[in-house]
Amino acid sequence: MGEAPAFFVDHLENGGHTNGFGLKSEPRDKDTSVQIGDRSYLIGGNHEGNPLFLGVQIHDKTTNKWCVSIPTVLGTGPKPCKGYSAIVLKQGRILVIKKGSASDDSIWFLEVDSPFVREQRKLLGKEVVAWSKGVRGNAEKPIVISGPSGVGKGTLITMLMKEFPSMFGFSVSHTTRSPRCMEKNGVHYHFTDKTVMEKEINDGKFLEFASVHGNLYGTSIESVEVVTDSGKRCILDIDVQGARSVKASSLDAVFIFVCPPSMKELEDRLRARGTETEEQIQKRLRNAEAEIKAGKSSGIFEHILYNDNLEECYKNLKNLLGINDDAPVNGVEVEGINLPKEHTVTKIEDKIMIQETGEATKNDLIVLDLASINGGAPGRTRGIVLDSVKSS
Ligand SMILES: Nc1nc2c(ncn2[C@@H]2O[C@H](COP(=O)(O)OP(=O)(O)O)[C@@H](O)[C@H]2O)c(=O)[nH]1
Ligand SMILES: Nc1ncnc2c1ncn2[C@@H]1O[C@H](COP(=O)(O)OP(=O)(O)O)[C@@H](O)[C@H]1O
Repeated sequence: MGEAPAFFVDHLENGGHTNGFGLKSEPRDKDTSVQIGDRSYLIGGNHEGNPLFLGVQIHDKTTNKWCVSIPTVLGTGPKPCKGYSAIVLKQGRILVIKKGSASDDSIWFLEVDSPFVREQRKLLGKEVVAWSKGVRGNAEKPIVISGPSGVGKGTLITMLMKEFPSMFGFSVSHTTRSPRCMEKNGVHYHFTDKTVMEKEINDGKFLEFASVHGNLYGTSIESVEVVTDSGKRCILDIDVQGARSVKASSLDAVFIFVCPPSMKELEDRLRARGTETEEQIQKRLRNAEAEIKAGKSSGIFEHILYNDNLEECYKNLKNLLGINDDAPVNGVEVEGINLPKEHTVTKIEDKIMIQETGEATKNDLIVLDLASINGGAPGRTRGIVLDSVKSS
């Protein structure tokens, strides 16, 4: 796919425009706007009056009007700062650099027409943009684990998180089912009300959701972001319908399906767990057959694990995740680079050159390499390489 032309617009054309949502003044110096096709995206101010969220507004050149409503903003965006640079990338993405910020908070991506945004726009029936934060280093793909109730998904995930606490983090789902006696709100699930959850789904806060065994379950975008922001690899324990939705989204994940050795063993495990009523056990067993069939044949899962002997299965899980005794288990250490407040930005193929300007310039060139980035909203844009090149 061809790359959109990259250029900056310091002030929008057609000054003196009005809009229906209270942009009271002209774009200020610290705001920036970027044009893609017939649309300009003004990045600046704050979102719906909230001083903690950077605002985005859309101006349509063909009608010379601002889009009537503020776009629904998905993902957690950057906090407003002293100024921004922006540049158009491939696939309806805008790279936004916060001026004068530390590297762990300076590189952001605003998706305005990416596959994820298009899908959400269709789903929600409204204008959508989505933020994702640029994360440096070779962060690895999230892991989606599915399988019938009682097969041992939770047990395997607990083992992994216990052995590698700094490497893996669990995406805490929302559910409308009641908590079991040992389950803690916010740790095992966010236990929630059906009407509240349905409203949040409607507001675009969920990466995926599904009705499972008669209850609503879903992964909020925030639950994935919380884990990735902590520098950990995110694990999602979700059903096959949810895995299908994630597969169709822009979240680039590893998909694992866990099978029981037999239906009889599955039933024994469910009973032995002692967390469900007889009626619930029957429902879960009925659903298990269809789930196993879908898990094996849907083409969603690139790995099928049989959980017969637990230790054996755990070892196989670690192997397919590339964890063996010799591999380092911690994330990549990345030292900080501050992005200069006054700078120019140039794009050459996959490289973004950030050159400090102004009197106090040290003439260091910062190079942002986009060649190995992956992921994107929802979640994080990962694998960014940032280097400081001393000028001779
Ligand atoms: N789609 C989707 N499924 C989920 C989510 N969270 C949990 N599930 C699935 O819902 C099913 C029931 O989960 P749960 O009530 O905890 O029962 P358990 O699997 O027997 O421990 C399991 O298949 C989970 O993988 C979610 O956020 N989204
Ligand atoms: N390989 C295994 N052999 C025997 N019991 C197991 C095995 N794996 C898990 N279990 C037990 O089966 C029950 C269900 O496991 P759990 O992790 O809760 O399943 P899930 O999260 O898939 O619903 C638990 O009591 C767990 O201790």
